[in-house]
Amino acid sequence: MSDILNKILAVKADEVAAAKKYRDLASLRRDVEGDAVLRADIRGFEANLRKNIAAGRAGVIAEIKKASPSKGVLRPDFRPANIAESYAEGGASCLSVLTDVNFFQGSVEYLRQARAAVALPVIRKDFMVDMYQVYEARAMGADAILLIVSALDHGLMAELEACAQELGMDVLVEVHDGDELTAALKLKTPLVGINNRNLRTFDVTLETTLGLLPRIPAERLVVTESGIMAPGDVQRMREANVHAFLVGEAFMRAPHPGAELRRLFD
Ligand SMILES: O=C(O)c1ccccc1NCC(=O)[C@H](O)[C@H](O)COP(=O)(O)O
Repeated sequence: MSDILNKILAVKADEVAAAKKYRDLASLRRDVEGDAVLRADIRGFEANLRKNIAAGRAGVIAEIKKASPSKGVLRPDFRPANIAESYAEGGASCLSVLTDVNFFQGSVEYLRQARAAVALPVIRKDFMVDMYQVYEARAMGADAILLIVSALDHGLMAELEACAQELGMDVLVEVHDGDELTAALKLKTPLVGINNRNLRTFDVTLETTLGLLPRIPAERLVVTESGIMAPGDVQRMREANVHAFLVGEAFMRAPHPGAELRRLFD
């Protein structure tokens, strides 16, 4: 596991411990499970990806992130609701919103603002290490969560998946190598993200997706993540039969993120 991932995970454990002091799991769980409005307000994350792909388009998960550990600040003038609207106009299937504060300058409020601005499903992009965060995700309106295989042992990962699915959320499980893929395929979720970024070195290569692809059963939906920067990258993936994408930096650096989405994917 990379130093940065270790640091992030240590901070996450502290954050969860602090949040539980303010409100314990039982109370959060009661609020989430007892909220009829929240229960009804869930948008199909996987369904939207599949709908666009079935129509012959790419399924684009458009990311809203101000900064990242590898690239620093990507978008100083950061307005999540405006970005979400631009993405919706540009043809995104789903949104990914960073809620991590310390490493990505994200926020729970950014997820709420982005989701309120559009009708698209939203994934909470954070580092999940505890059941508490899954309930938090639903409480803030998230329609899906990310599980990073390199950050979790299998037992906990399966528990987090089950909890998310019981709450009606979809799960995107993220891998970077063959061992992680073996673990990911033991989960129920059909959404398998292949991160082209090595979180140890921050090197990015699309070969990561192309190399793992033959091992993924047809019923799973592969999402290629990170390093999609140009129309040629999209074309290369689509020629390899990869039709779902998670893209952040290329959009965040563009003056009009939705226009950049169209430029890459149309
Ligand atoms: O991007 C980082 O620096 C990073 C560091 C540590 C853990 C995760 C990290 N990135 C998260 C992501 O995977 C990307 O935000 C996502 O795949 C989009 O990638 P990109 O299109 O290259 O911004």
